[in-house]
Order: sequence, then C-alpha cells, then structure tokens
Amino acid sequence: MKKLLLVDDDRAVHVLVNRALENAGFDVHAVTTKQAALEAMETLRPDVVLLDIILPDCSGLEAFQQIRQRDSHLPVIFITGSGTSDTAIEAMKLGGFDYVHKPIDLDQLEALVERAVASRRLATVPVGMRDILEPEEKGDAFVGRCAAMQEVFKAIGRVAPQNIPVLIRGESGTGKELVARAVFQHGARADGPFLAVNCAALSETLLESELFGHEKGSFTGAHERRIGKFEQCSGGTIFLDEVGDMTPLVQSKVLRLLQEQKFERVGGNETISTDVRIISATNRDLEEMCEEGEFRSDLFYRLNGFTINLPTLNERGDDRVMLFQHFLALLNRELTREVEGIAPDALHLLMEYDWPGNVRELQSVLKQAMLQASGSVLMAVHLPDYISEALSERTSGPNAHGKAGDSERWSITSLIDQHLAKNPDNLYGDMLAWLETNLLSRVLQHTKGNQSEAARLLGITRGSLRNKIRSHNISISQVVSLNDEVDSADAPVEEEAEQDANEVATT
Ligand SMILES: Nc1ncnc2c1ncn2[C@@H]1O[C@H](COP(=O)(O)OP(=O)(O)OP(=O)(O)O)[C@@H](O)[C@H]1O
Repeated sequence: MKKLLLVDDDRAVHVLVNRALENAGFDVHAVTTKQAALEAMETLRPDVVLLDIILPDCSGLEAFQQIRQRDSHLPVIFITGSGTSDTAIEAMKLGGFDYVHKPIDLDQLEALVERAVASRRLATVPVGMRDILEPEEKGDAFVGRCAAMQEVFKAIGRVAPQNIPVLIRGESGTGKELVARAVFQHGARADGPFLAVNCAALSETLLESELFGHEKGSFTGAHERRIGKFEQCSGGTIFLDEVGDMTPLVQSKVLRLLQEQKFERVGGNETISTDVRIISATNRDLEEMCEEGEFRSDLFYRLNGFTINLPTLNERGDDRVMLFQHFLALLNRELTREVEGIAPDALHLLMEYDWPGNVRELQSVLKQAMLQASGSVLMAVHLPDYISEALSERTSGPNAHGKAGDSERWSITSLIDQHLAKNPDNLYGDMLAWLETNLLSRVLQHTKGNQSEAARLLGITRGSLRNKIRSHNISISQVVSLNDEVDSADAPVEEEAEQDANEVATT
C-alpha cells in the first residue's frame, strides 16, 4: 500500500485527505507538527509527504529541509493558503515536488500524489543489471544475458559517471525507461533529484511551461508563477521521454538550455541558470526527422552525447526464456498463483512469435495467459489467440486472409468479437498492430515492394514506413514473392524491394 504522511494542524484537512485518498489505495498517516512528522518518517517510511506551508512549531520550509536531509528523494507536496504562494515557489526551487492551494481540489490532489509516488519509484527503486533478482531483493531486475544486452549494460556503466547527455533508442517496450533509471542511479548525481517528463503527453504550451515554468498571466490560465522542471531539478537529472515529439519551439528552448544551461520562464525576462543532466529517449528515427526538417539537427547532436541502442526482443535469443521465467515469478507473486512452467506447445508459440510490442507485450501476454490458466503449467490454449493467428498468418502468407472463404474469419468485426469474447485488457493495441501489419503488407504487395510509392499511397514519410515495417517485422521479399502478378518484367522493381529489404535488415 502506498503511504502518505500528511503534516497539517488543521484536522478538517486530515479528514478530507483521508477520505479522498484511502479509496485510491493510500494509507494516510496524519500529524500536526514538524516534530511528529520527523518521528513518523522513521516508523512509517512514507512514499510521499503532504506538508502545510505554515506549521505550529516551525515554517513549512524549515520542516521541508529537515525531511529532505533524512530522505533526499522523498517527494513533498506543499499545501498553501492564500498569500503564501511565494513561499511555495521558494520550496519548489529547493526541490519540492509541487503545491496545492486550499481549498484543496481533491481530484487534482489525487493525480498529483500518484505522480509523486511514480516519480519516487523511478528515482529510488534500484535497477539491477544482473540476472533475475531473488524474490526477496527489492528492486526491478533488468534481465539480459545475450551479447546485445551485455553491451547495453556495459554502455550504462561507462556513461553513467560522465556528466554528458545520453540518448536512449529502441522500439516501444524495449526498456528505455529502465536504462534511464539505471544511468541515473549509477551516476554521480544519484543523490540529486530525478524527474521524468513525457514530451508526447503534453501540448506545446503545457510542455513548455512544465519544463521552463511560467510567469503569472503569461497565458490564459496562468494564474500565478510556476517553477518548471529544469529549475526544480537543478543539480539533478531530467529524463525527457519521447523526445522526438517536441515541437520546434520547445526544441529551440531545450537546445539553448543544453548550450548555456540558461533559460527564461514563459512570459518572463529573468534569465535563470540551472545545472541539469539530460537523459532522453525515443523510438523515432531522429536522423530521418532531421532530414525532413522535423527535428533540429543541432539539438540531435547535443542530446546525443552518447547513444545507447536497445535491441528488439526478437534480437535477444534465449533472453526471451529468461524473461518468461522472470515475469512468471513476478506474476505469481502479484496474482498469488503458483504457475511453475510453460508447456512445450506454448513455449514453441512464444518463441516463434515476433513480439512487435517487445518486453511490454511479453509481460501482458503472460499475464493474460496466467489469468486464463487454472493449473500449474501454462499451455497454448491459455495464450491469446492472436499469437497463434499471427504465426499461421506468417506461414500461409499475409494475402491468405484475402482469399474467398476466409473473408468472414478475417473481417475486422468478427476479429474484434473474437477478442472481446476473451475479456482482453489491451484490445486497442492488439487491433492496431493487426490492422497496421495487414495494411502495410497489402500496400507493399500492391507497389511490388516499392517503399517510396507505398509511403506516398499511405500518406506517411518513407522513414516512418521503414520504422513500421521494422517494428512489425514485415519481410518485404516475402510480401512481394506472394504477389501472383509479379512477372519477369518487374525485375528492376524486385531489385528495389530486395534493396529495401536489406536496408530494413541492416538499419
Ligand atoms: N530487460 C528487461 N528485463 C525486465 N523487465 C523489462 C526489461 N525490458 C523492459 N522491461 C519491462 O517492460 C516494461 C516496458 O519497459 P519500458 O517502459 O522501460 O519500455 P520503453 O522502451 O520505455 O517503452 P516506451 O517507448 O513505450 O515508453 C516495463 O515494465 C519494464 O520494467
């Protein structure tokens, strides 16, 4: 259970917060003084603190500093009354997580404490880059024994102590966030703050304000000054996830920050100095984006002080078996089950499957299978149907489902119905992956493997098409060879398909 320490001398706030957060799974421990808070920290070991800015025995700021001396990564959210914003801003500059005003908006509070707990987890739960952690060890295991993963671990060890920006690249679900946490935890700034921002999750205005802060009145809704993550995180590390999704405006501001470690808040004139290390991650083809003018190449070079490339799950050989064991052990604990192994038929399917969603998909498939299974062994029937369907589709060729007689089986509605009947928990992702694979295969077949023409028809860039082909593991030569209409007159086009296929294989 997540533990929240509330420090406020107003007992009405105790009742309110308790009522709001216990439903969200928080154990709320309320005290009224700084002294009681410091004592509770020893026994309770809270995940987050909610601290009134004015306390009977000292100021909230003084209490904050003493709390942080005891636990430098503990997120502290301030509660402020009217007229105390300046003190709250001061606290943010010292590393406070955020603040809420009285009367407290309980929905906002719940969202904030959830984010604070997630942020603490990123900074403090150790990432063990060894084999599987023993169940009693606390932490997240970063499983990997294959050569490519050993290179990743070595790279983390080499670059973590240097104060240079690190760019982590890899398809979705390959473990980029785990790498970012490991770089931070093994770095010289491990005692400093670690904040993560997902650049794809916010609009341009909100992202700009989240990163750089804003002055009161700088845009509609900016009712007061706000401190941004770069200011809040001085002396620490910031993780910019999905960095390829930043707009040109935000890109130029981040570039200046990287060059000068200086910036202005949105709507402000004061130049603020900071000292942050940037770790960024993306699954996008930044080189292609630079060529297309979508990403600044000077920013790309600055972010890319050192690159760590994560292999796809398919490239990890027997690591997949280790990951099956690892997640079975974790899921046994989470679901209080005692599944001991995987039957040969299920293992065969799991080893043959392409895993477009990488480790995250593997985790979700095993969970779905465990929920289906009642005994101590996972069998093929417990796996989601799309795993065996993807394999039979691969053997019979992607155009097989266009044949007469198969139309009912492959109609989108019936496919959705089949999945719905199994009470899925990732139908959106599964269906999109299925649809995208079929769409791309069909169009590539139509263009006889010509990727430029396929990209034009699809209305996407060639780089984006190439990324999708790679992430769905589509073999262009196989798609083209299935086309009955390919004849000898198409030889030059086939050559291009071959060249494209090689390009996919080597990028
Ligand atoms: N090698 C690994 N060992 C154990 N768990 C892993 C490994 N790689 C990834 N995971 C787990 O898989 C899930 C997805 O990993 P993560 O969020 O780091 O991927 P990501 O590359 O950042 O994905 P995205 O690009 O979609 O944000 C997480 O639960 C993570 O703990």
